[in-house]
Amino acid sequence: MKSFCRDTWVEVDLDAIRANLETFKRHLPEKTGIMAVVKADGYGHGAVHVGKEALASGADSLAVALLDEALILRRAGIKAPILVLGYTPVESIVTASELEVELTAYSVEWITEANDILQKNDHKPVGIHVKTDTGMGRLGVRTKKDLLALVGALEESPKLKWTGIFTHFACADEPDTTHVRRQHDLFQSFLQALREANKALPTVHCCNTAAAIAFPDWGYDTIRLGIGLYGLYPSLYMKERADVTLAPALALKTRIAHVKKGDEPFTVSYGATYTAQPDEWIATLPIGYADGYSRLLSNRGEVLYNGSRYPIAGRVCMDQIMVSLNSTEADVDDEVVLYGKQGDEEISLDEIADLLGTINYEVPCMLNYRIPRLYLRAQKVTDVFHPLTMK
Ligand SMILES: Cc1ncc(COP(=O)(O)O)cc1O
Repeated sequence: MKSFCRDTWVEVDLDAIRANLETFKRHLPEKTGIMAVVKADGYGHGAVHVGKEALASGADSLAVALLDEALILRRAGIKAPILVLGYTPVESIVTASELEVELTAYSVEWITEANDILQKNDHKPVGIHVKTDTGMGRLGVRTKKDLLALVGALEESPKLKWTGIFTHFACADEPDTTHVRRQHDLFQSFLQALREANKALPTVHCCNTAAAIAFPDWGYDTIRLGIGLYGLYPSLYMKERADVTLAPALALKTRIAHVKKGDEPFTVSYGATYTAQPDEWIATLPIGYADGYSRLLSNRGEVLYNGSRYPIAGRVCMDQIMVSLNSTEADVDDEVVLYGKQGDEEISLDEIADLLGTINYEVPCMLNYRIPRLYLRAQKVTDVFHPLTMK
């Protein structure tokens, strides 16, 4: 029995995930490891399946945004190191200890309170990656003085282990390298200040996908590979540089629920913004904005049917869309591709992002719990995970 009752699904090609990771392994210095970034449920691809595939393909560790995301990975049996990249309320330090998950810190007060909490009931120590803000303006210490004070506080905290130091680049995906080079120079000066203070450096990392592509020799001990793992480029500039060839891993597909045409013109969808002409076939597809298929694609997006492009007709509804097949007859249950390839045609996440006025990162992250994920190897479905009905 199929594990989902609506014929709309995401396909994640695990062979592509593996290939993309191996591409970056070849692109980077041999000493540089890979931390697979699987936050936001693996950028919408499924953190558990992508995380396991990345680790099996050579990644050394995983990174998430929230401690709750690390919990899901541990519950799935993943034992590899996991780093929480974002802010974690100090009250959650015990959970991090129990899950053996590393956290990010940049405040002496947080360090002191976290250590006190762990000492109170003799919890296991927690690994801490120190975050330096070299120009992202988000999280992290911003001066050498604060950095040395933070490392000093860690050294005085028996329940906290200094296991990493990192920074995050704001403009690594842009052709003008002024900002990213300034950030890297500052990061290097932070590392030098620590060396001069006789501090043994733990795991050092600074590269996201874009920096790993453009500056592989900045790989240090590991890189934090996000968007590139999923076969997407951080920007058009990065794609055009063509330093690495990536394979998109995600497709979004559905099956026709209804087809009709009329002898007279008729309007389609809310607001009656589209009028079908006599003998124009209109197909109804079971996906809508409540699935994360944006209403901004109303009367603008296209889908693939039989290897050709067809326009969305009318407004995207909460649960359904209509497309014009013009004079092409179709049958209920015929497959339609919303994101991905069909024949020689492709509707890429980049194309959808452009239509929505956003970046490709956001498009797969929008696909939510209502859409089952089918995992493929050698083009065959090997596993299904349906967030709506499975835990
Ligand atoms: C701190 C941090 N580090 C790394 C990433 C991954 O970036 P890409 O998806 O661009 O590789 C995200 C992030 O927030």
